[in-house]
Amino acid sequence: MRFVSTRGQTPPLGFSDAVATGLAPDGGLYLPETLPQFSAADLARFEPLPYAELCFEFLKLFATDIEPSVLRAIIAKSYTTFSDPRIAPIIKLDERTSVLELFHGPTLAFKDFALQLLGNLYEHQCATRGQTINVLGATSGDTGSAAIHGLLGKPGTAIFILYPDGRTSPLQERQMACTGADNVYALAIDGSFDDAQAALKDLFADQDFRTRHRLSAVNSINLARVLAQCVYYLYAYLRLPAATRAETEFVVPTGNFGNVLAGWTLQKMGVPIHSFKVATNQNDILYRLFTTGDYRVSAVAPSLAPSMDIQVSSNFERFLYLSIGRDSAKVREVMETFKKTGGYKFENFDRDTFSASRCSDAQIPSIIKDVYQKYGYVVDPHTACAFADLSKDRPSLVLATASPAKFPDTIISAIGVEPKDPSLEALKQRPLKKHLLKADAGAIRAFIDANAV
Ligand SMILES: Cc1ncc(COP(=O)(O)O)c(C=O)c1O
Ligand SMILES: N[C@@H](CCOP(=O)(O)O)C(=O)O
Repeated sequence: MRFVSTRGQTPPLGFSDAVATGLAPDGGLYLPETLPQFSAADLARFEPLPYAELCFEFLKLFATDIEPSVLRAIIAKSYTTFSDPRIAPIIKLDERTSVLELFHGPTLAFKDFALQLLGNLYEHQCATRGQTINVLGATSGDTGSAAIHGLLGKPGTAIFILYPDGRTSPLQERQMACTGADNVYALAIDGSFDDAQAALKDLFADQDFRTRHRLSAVNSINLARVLAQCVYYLYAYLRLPAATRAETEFVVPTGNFGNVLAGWTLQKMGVPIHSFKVATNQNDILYRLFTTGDYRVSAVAPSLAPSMDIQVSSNFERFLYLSIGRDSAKVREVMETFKKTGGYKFENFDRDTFSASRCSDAQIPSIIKDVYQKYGYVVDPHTACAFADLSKDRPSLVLATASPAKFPDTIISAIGVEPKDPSLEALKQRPLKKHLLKADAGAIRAFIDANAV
């Protein structure tokens, strides 16, 4: 299988090279040259498989340059770190509402699904190519800690994570800055997640810099992130009751659009998921896009769901490319106009099977309280956003993207109960090691030049 850039100005790559490259040299994002199609018979064959086996059956269609027995071992190892043997359990709240819990990995957020795997793929790459790598990521809270925990203790790697200083939850920051590991650099920048992501893209656009340091990406610009995330949609779809499976809407707390893009891509491979709801917090650019066709950036407003405090959603570009028939020239035009003017108005915008909802900051605590009172179930502030406007016409499967234990202050203020997790309690005693930097590619480049392996 080969992977092409959404901007169409760079040669296709095989899986391992596309994963190692992250952002395509022309500034685009990699996608499979063709999407495999699953038949009803394929789905029936997949249905009984445990998570890691299902993941292998799916990824072997894409990672065709990794020997199958090696790939199977990498995948098996990646999901042994999850605390629930079901990996992604579905919890039924009532006849119309269920929750897909995606927070049983080591850092208690859905990012672990792809980043445990990516860490092991990078380890394999270092071993087979005999090279060190430097990994660079930008985070609004969860990607950073999951990426760090995917690479902890992996020889030949260093990891640099940019995050907006003071805008993650204190425990999210501790997960990044209290590991004590020598190869981990938590870089607190004076700006928003969008500023961090823009600086990161500038650094990946500097071909000399990225080649010099063998720079790899852990954000959902990396194609391995999206492919690995497709698997829990497939797993969940196959575990929904047969009677409601075809009718169920997947409701996805959304920021950088990587999570819901993975589900939608799987649907394009023939898995008949009915529809998706893009659930934003008060940073509602995607809500506005899917309700009006106007994709227009405004200032990021810090919220109680900080990991979704994003305006410029990387993976929108992948959606655009696939939904307009892989027209790279049009993608380039839209992305250039958006970069220059901060907006793009689509005439006849094709929403496909998406709908959207948004959730104000004032609603978040009251939703957490309502869900708790109605079902005795505690949702984190991001998952709460997904409950803002569930469909009245069909069953909903809400993706629970993080554990409430990562956001104790908001949960205590909503329901007076402190959610705890032993891994987070242990972090409270550890010293914090972070580096304060300007949200500027030059300053970050100098830091990486001085500390890269
Ligand atoms: C807990 C949580 N929920 C939702 C999101 C939004 O996911 P995505 O950026 O893939 O849209 C994030 C950040 O990515 C997150 O950390
Ligand atoms: N919400 C994310 C932001 C980065 O998104 P990614 O999916 O592109 O890594 C975070 O928690 O960091």
